[in-house]
Formats: sequence, C-alpha cells, structure tokens
Amino acid sequence: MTLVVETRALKFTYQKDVVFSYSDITLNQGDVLFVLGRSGSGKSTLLNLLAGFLTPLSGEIVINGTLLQQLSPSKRDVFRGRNIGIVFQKNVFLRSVSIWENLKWAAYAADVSFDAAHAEFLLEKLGISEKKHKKPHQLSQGEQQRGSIARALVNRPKLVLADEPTSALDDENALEVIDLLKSTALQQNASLVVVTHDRRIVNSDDAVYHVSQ
Ligand SMILES: Nc1ncnc2c1ncn2[C@@H]1O[C@H](COP(=O)(O)OP(=O)(O)OP(=O)(O)O)[C@@H](O)[C@H]1O
Repeated sequence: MTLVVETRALKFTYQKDVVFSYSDITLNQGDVLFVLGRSGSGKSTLLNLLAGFLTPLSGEIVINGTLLQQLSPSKRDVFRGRNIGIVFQKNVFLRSVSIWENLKWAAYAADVSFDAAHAEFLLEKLGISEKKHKKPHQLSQGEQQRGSIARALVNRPKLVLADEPTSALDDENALEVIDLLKSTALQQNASLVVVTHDRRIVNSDDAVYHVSQ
C-alpha cells in the first residue's frame, strides 16, 4: 500500500478568532473518503489545505511523500498540477476553447506531456467523447461535470479532490457522476476525497470523515 495523504495535527485560521482543527487523515492509493459536516464547519477549507491553496497555521500535510509546506508557492503550483486533480462544484474550464483543448491545457499548465490516448480513454469512459470538440457552454451540466473529471484525471494525479461535485446535478446524473469519479480514480490507483452535502451519493459502506468545529 502506498501512502498518498497524511495529515498531522492540522490547524488553520482565516482570522485569529476561529481556529479549525482537523483530526488526522491517512489515505492510501485507491482509498475513497467522503468529507461531511455542517455548513461552515471547514470542509472546503480542508480541501484547499490538501490542495496547497491554503497554508496551515500548524501541523503537517504530506502528499505523496512531499511535505506541502516545504514547497515555495511556485513549486507548490507545479506539484499540484502533477499530483493533484481537482473537481469543483461548477466547472472552471477555459471558456473559449473546446473540452479537448481544455484537457491539453491541463497538461501544459502542469508542464507534463499531453497523453492524447489517455485523454481519449477518459472521455470515452465518461461518455462524452463525441462532444470533445465542443466548447464547455455547449455541454449540459452533467456533461460539463464529466469533462471536469476528465480534466482532473488527465495528468494521472495521485490524489483527486472534489468539492461538491454533484450538488448541481439531478438524481440520475449525480449518481452517475460520482460512480464515474470513483471508478476513474480507482482505475488510476489514485486516492479520492469528496467534500459533499449530498447524501444521495454517500453509501453506507463508504469511508466518512466528519468535520466538526
Ligand atoms: N477566505 C475566507 N476568509 C475568511 N473566512 C472564510 C474564508 N473562506 C471561508 N471562510 C469561513 O470559514 C468557515 C468555513 O468555510 P468552508 O467553506 O470551509 O466551510 P464548508 O464546511 O465547506 O461550508 P459549506 O458546506 O457551506 O460549503 C466559514 O465560516 C466561512 O465563512
């Protein structure tokens, strides 16, 4: 088993009056973790810490053997591009170019070579291959979310972080998108962390991490 995420005694604050404390997380390759908790409890904050967008007040975050805090901001950006795939609630595509060009851009931005065969495989699996030359706004919400998954996975990240990936989707699409997210992440032997309010997508046998402040 390869350790992908390890947090130790993690604390964070935006303003000094409220400090978020997180119990330790350990994730191996292939693990899936759902992060639950009431609104404002710090779930997205945790995801942003794991992504290296925020810096802890104290404690440590080790991703794939690298202590995030030891990286300079620019090195952290490169590390994120290569090791972490991120799926947001609403897609954050480049609007003026096709889904395919967006996938290419994800590789370019991370300074890795674009694996066209892998991109095609992902789009095929996600059921949007025939839409790849369309621009994001020409796709439905569910299709855009599938596109976001392809973009998050195209660089074969070790860790996939998803923030409310299904909350804008109807029941059928929500279940399909979470299944696709899990299966594509698993296929690449990545770990997956999903922040959600969406009880529709959490099964009784899923690992759950409760954020409570
Ligand atoms: N940039 C910021 N500056 C100051 N406070 C912030 C900032 N971002 C978030 N907060 C506050 O930190 C708390 C936790 O926010 P966070 O987004 O992590 O919560 P959450 O559990 O994801 O909530 P929700 O379920 O509503 O999305 C909230 O009270 C929020 O107002």
